[in-house]
Amino acid sequence: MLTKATPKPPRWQRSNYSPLTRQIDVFSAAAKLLCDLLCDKTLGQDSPSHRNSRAQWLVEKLLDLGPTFIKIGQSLSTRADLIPLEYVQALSQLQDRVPPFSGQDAIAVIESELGNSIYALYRDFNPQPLASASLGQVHKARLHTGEDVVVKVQRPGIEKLFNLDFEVLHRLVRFANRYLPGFKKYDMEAIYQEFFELLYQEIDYIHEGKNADRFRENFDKYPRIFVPKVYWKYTTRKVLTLEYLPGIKIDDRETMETCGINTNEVIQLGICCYLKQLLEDGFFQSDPHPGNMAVTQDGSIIFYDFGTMAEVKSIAKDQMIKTFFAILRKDTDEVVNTLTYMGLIEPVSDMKPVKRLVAFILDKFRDKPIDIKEFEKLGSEIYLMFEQQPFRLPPQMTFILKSLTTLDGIARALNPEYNLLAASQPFVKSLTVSKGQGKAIRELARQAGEFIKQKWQQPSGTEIILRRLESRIEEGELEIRVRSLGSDRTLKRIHLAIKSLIYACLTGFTLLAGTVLLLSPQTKWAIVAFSFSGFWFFILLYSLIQLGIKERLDKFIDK
Ligand SMILES: Nc1ncnc2c1ncn2[C@@H]1O[C@H](COP(=O)(O)OP(=O)(O)OP(=O)(O)O)[C@@H](O)[C@H]1O
Repeated sequence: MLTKATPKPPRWQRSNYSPLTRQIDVFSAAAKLLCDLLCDKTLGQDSPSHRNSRAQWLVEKLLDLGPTFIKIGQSLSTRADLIPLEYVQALSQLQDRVPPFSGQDAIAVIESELGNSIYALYRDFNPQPLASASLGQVHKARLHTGEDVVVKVQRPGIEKLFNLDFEVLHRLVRFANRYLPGFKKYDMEAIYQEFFELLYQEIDYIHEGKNADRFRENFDKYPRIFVPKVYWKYTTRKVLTLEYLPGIKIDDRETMETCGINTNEVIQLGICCYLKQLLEDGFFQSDPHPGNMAVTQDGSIIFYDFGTMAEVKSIAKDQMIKTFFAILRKDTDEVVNTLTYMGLIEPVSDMKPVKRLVAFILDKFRDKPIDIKEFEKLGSEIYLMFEQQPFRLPPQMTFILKSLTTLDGIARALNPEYNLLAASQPFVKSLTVSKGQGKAIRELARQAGEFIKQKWQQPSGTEIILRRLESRIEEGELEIRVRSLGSDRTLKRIHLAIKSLIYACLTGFTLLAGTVLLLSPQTKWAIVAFSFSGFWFFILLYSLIQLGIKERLDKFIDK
C-alpha cells in the first residue's frame, strides 16, 4: 500500500531544536542579509528590481525562521519610514504560510488550560481547524447550552519559542549597536522592545477578549456592526471561546453580488466605521486585513481578531471639524498641531521637516479629493523624503497608513471606482455641532470657501516658486550650503575608514562563526563561514589600500 510521505516539520517546530542551533540560524540569516546589502552598496547595485529580489529572499527566509520572524516581517511592512518601498511591498504579502497543528494537539492545549476533558467542556468540537495562522488556529464547537462557538487555540510551544527568540534577537541588536555604526540611527533597542511588547500581547487571549469587549461597547449603538461575544468561562491566556458569527469574506465581491448585497453600502459602512474608531474612539484595529472582517447576508460587517489594537488620543468633534476645514484650506500648521496632539507625530525641536512633508502631501491634493491611489503614485517621492528626514514616525501613524491602504485595497476590490471622500460623507454629516460653536464653524467654512475661490485665480508657476522661495527665506528655512573642497575630501576619507571598519568586523564575525561551527561540529558550514571570512578580508585589504592612496593623494593636492 502506498502511503503519502508526511512533509518534514519546519526546523523551529522540531523538539530537538537547540538554543545554539537557533542562534546560529538567526545570526547567519542576519549576516547573509547584511553582506548582500553591503555588496550591493559597494557594487552600486541599487535598481528597484534588484531590491525586489533581495526582498523576496527575505520573505522566504522569514517564513523559514517561523512565527517570531513572520511577525517581524509583518510589522516591518508598516514601517515605510524605516525600509525601502520594495521591502514594504514584499513584506506586505507575507502570508501566514505556517502548517496547521493537529486537532489532537489543539485538544491537549484546551484540556490542560481549562482543566477538563474536551467533551465535558463542549458538546461538539471539530478537530479540523476553520482557519490557521502563525500564532494559533480556530476550531468550530458547540457549548452544552446549545450555542455555536469558535475556539481559538494557541500554537503549542509558541511562548517558549518567543522567549528563546527574545534572547537571540537581543544579542543580535546589541551586536549591531556595538559593531555596526550605521544601525545606531534606527534606535534598534526601542524598536525591539516595542515589537516584543506587542508580540506578547498578541499571545495573551485574555487581553484579546478584553479588547473585543471594549470594541463591542464602542459600537453599541451601531446595529450594522457585529463583534463576537466572549465566553469568559471558556477563555484563558491560550484559549479564547467566541460566539460563532459566520460571514462572507469582505473582499469577495462575487458572492456578495450573488446574495444581492450592495457593495457600495458595505464600503461606506466600513470606511465610516473605521473613521469612528480612529477619530472618535481613538481605539482601532491596526491590521484590518480581509481575514479580519466579514459581511453578513444583510450587508452588516462582522469584526474578528482584536489581538492587535492600537490607541491614539481621540479628538473632540469641534477639533475634528477644525481639522477637516484646515485640510481644505491646506493649513499645514493646524493639521500638524492636530496630528501632534493625537500622538501621531512626535514633537521634535525642529518641526520644519515634518511641516514640509505635510505641506507637500496637502499640496498634492490641491485640486482633487483625497484619493489613496494618489498616495501610491506619490509613493516613491514620499519614501525619498522619509529617507532624507531626521524623524521617525510613531508606530500608531504607521498603523494608520497601513490600515488606510489595506482598507483602500478592500474597497477597490469591491468597487474600483469608489471615492474615499464620498464614502466618508455619513461620518462627516454625523459630526453635529453644538449651538455655541456655530459661529466659529461658519467662519472656518468661510475661510475654506475663500481659499477654494482663490484657486480659480491662481498665479503662474514662476510666481508660485518665487512666493515659496520668499516665504522660506522669511522663515529662515532656506539654507545656503557652502561646502569646501577640503571638508569634502575629509568626509570621503572618513567614509572610507568607516567602510574598512565594517569590513574588519565582518571578517572577524565570520571567522568567529566558522570557529563555533567547527567546534559544533558542522564542518560543511564552517567551510562556508571561513570562505566568507576570506572574502571580507580581501575586501578589507582593498579598502585599506584605497584609504592609503587617498591620503597620499590628498597630501599631494594640499602641497
Ligand atoms: N467568531 C467567529 N465566527 C466565525 N468565524 C470566525 C470567528 N472568529 C474567527 N473566525 C474565522 O477564523 C479566521 C481567523 O480568525 P482570527 O483572525 O481571529 O485568527 P488569527 O489567529 O488572529 O489570524 P491572523 O493572525 O491571521 O489575523 C477568520 O478569518 C474567520 O474566518
